[in-house]
Amino acid sequence: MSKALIENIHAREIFDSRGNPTVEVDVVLNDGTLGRAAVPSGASTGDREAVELRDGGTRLQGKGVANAVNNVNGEIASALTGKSPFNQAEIDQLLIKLDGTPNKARLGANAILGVSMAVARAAANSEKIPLYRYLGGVDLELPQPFFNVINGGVHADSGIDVQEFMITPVKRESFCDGVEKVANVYHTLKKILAEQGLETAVGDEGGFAPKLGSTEHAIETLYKAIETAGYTAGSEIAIALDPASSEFYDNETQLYHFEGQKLTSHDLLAYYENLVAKFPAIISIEDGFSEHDWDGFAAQTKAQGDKIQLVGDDIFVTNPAIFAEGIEKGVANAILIKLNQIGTVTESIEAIKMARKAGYNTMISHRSGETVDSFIADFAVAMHAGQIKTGSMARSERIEKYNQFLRIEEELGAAARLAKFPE
Ligand SMILES: O=C(O)[C@@H](CO)OP(=O)(O)O
Ligand SMILES: [Mg+2]
Repeated sequence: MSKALIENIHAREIFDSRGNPTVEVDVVLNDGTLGRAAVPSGASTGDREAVELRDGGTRLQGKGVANAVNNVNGEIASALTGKSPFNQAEIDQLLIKLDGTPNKARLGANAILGVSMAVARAAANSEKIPLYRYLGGVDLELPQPFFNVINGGVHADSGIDVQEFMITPVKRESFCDGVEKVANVYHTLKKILAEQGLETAVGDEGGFAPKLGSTEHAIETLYKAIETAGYTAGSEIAIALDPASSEFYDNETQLYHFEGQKLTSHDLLAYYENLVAKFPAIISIEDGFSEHDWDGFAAQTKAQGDKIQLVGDDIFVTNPAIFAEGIEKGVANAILIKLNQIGTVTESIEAIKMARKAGYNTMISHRSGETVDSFIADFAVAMHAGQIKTGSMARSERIEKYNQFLRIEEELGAAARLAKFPE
């Protein structure tokens, strides 16, 4: 192992795919190696996510990250200079302690995660091995990819309440083969929408944002695209949804404002049950219930948990302590992993390990505000996480992640292992 130590840490403000400021960190080692990482940012965020530090005030509409950048360049750089980059857990522990709050509110999860990821990259680069190998050793696996081809909710002005309509290739000979199949459906969907005079411009995650009116109509259109492209919906191309229902839940009345109706938790469950019965290609629903409706989520898990995957995003916020509670209460059967929800690489790994122990599936996720940093692609392979969602094709910051898997698949050659289709 290289003996290199951290010599310098420097952060700067860069801009994400929505034109909002975000943090980029350079970690330089005393052997001259550079590790660079950029932090993503969500729009439909969970209330209990680690705190993304924003400046407030009038500059950049209060969204500047000068404070987070200064925290990296000042306090964090002083604390980490001279330390070894090769013990990620120790570095992350130091960052957590230095911050001193339970939710990284003082230094900012954006400052802390940028450093955490850049340290891992610097260590991998210093050892002259790919990041996925540095983090994962020999137990590597390419995940099942979920492409978000229709955008709704707060990610687009399509007027559809469900935030994400994803497709995933069930049968695939390689990662590349799977991407090709999805590309066929994607282009066919574009043609179908254009023929109907619908919008083919894309939303925040690179999926189309047509005014299809309802969730059912969006799914019908997806079925049509899958079948017109020459595949069978369900057995060849499956569908996953992220309603991101915290966004349409009224905490006071405890009702879901969905497609012009006010639904109780019970009504919404009946809606999902009908939806899955009508469209059996749906294999996964994320955040079907609000982060403030644990009972609703648990009831769905009881009713649908043995038929489809139920993913907890806002409700768990990649937080091992909150997730432990969720496991105990029988909420969901899978967890979405977003590094910036918790703020360090090590804690994200902890959540994945916890999921594995409890028999929960794991899906690594991008944020709706992204950069071209493809850290999560390497991370998913290293953690053999099983699944990833990172948007769709028509936005470079999304396709960059999928392209990174293609590079990794090529590098691994015969050793490239594909994740089993999630059950
Ligand atoms: O809800 C989600 O799963 C994410 C990513 O798709 O969206 P955001 O980053 O806006 O929270
Ligand atoms: Mg989500």
